[in-house]
Amino acid sequence: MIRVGVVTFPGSLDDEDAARAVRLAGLEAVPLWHASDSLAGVDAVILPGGFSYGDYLRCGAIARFSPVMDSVIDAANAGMPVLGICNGFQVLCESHLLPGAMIRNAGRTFVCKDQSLRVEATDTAWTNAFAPGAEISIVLKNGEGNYQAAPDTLRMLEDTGRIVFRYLGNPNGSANDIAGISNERGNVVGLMPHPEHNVDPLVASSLDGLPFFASLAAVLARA
Ligand SMILES: NC(=O)CC[C@H](N)C(=O)O
Repeated sequence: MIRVGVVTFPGSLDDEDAARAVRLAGLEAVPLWHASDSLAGVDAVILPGGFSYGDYLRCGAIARFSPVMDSVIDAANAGMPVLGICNGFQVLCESHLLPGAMIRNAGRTFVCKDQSLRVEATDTAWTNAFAPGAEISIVLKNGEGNYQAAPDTLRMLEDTGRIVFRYLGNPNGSANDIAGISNERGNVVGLMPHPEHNVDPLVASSLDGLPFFASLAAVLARA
């Protein structure tokens, strides 16, 4: 059985939802505690949403120094699929696994809504089950979701096809409408919206989160 580690930091909120989405895709969810220095032999890792360390300093800035992150960084650099959702995306940027940084939303309010996105890249471990250019709607809920990077970094992301999701109707001021990006190899993806909240018809207005986890299952089944 394919095993997907879901990290819990102090202040994580959506680790249980991420684990549930993993199970719905027919994969095994393995809890990984932030203070552990082992990845327990998992095949992929999810850094979930939430408020790690109370969002002190900057969102994700302290979680990046949790012992488990040393192992996550090594595994990601060796090609393991890693998905950072919202606070997890912030941790990936703070870890320098992904470039750029998140600042406070334009308007300086916490935004919580269903958000339309366009899937711009389907050659990643987490988006291969989408049709190129697919328009999807998933939950967005954060205070620091305004993605910014230096002009040459933005140009590099554009030129190399590493912008994975773009907002349709920019909710927070993100540069180039960026909602999610990948690393060069496409195994590491971070996005601000929450696919793990869009997997169950009982509570979600769309099931557009399911292909993220189906994409991972497909990639690992081929490996
Ligand atoms: N939902 C989340 O993961 C929120 C991330 C972070 N705490 C923020 O408000 O930006």
